Amino acid sequence: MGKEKLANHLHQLQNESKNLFVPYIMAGDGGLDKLEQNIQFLQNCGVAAIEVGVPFSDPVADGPTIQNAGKRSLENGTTLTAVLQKLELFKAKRTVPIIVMTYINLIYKYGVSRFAKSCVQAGIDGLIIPDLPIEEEKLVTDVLNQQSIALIRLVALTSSKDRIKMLANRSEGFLYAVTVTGTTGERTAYEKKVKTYLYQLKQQSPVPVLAGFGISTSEQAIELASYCDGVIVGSKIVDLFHQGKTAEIKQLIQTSI
Ligand SMILES: O=P(O)(O)OC[C@@H](O)[C@@H](O)c1c[nH]c2ccccc12
Repeated sequence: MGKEKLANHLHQLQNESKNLFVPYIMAGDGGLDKLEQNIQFLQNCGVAAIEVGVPFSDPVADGPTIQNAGKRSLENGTTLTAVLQKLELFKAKRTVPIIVMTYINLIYKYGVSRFAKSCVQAGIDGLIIPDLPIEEEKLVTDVLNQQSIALIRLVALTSSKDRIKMLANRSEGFLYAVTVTGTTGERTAYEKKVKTYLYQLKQQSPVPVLAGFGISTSEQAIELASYCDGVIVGSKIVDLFHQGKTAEIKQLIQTSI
């Protein structure tokens, strides 16, 4: 199977002619015991994969909603070790791929090869490391290449043509197309160039292209997914879970796919 597992899973879902929907949740927000329950709930809503965030003290890419969720989670005592152990405990019950989002500092402190092994044990399919630039990624790729974990690359609206080409060709699992300039969080409008940007990425990428950042309604999700393969929704989902509004989460997902 190897690293192709995640991309293959997503391609297969697309054969059933669906927009791919990937929610982001913050591990440990509301207590780490909620993680299994929330993942199971999202699975039942028909998501393509789930992005699980590990809280970090200096989350440079995160906007206020996710920063606050991270703070709550850290106050609950959540650590990378605890998240990995928890994910391992219920891996047999999962039906959708898990992607872990964590900053490089935490991986480095944990130990890169130890981390890769723990990810395999925990049944993690992919990783997003937002502060690891392509120039530095050898730090983890030498080790990850020996494991069946996909390293998802992010492209930005401001990335040069050459950089986009390189990232699209290297990305594993899917290509994360950041659709705003700035941090995570809900937005009401998109820059005009987003459409052509997504369309061009789609032409270049051998793996599915998912748009993320600023998406909070099914209208936005459907519109953006029409230029690529699907969307990632973070802040809105984090907010709704925090407020206990799970019926709204279900509705958002089911009207977006
Ligand atoms: O919250 P938003 O605007 O819906 O964006 C998704 C995002 O939250 C999630 O993918 C994410 C959370 N933290 C990140 C850091 C970098 C890249 C991506 C992320």
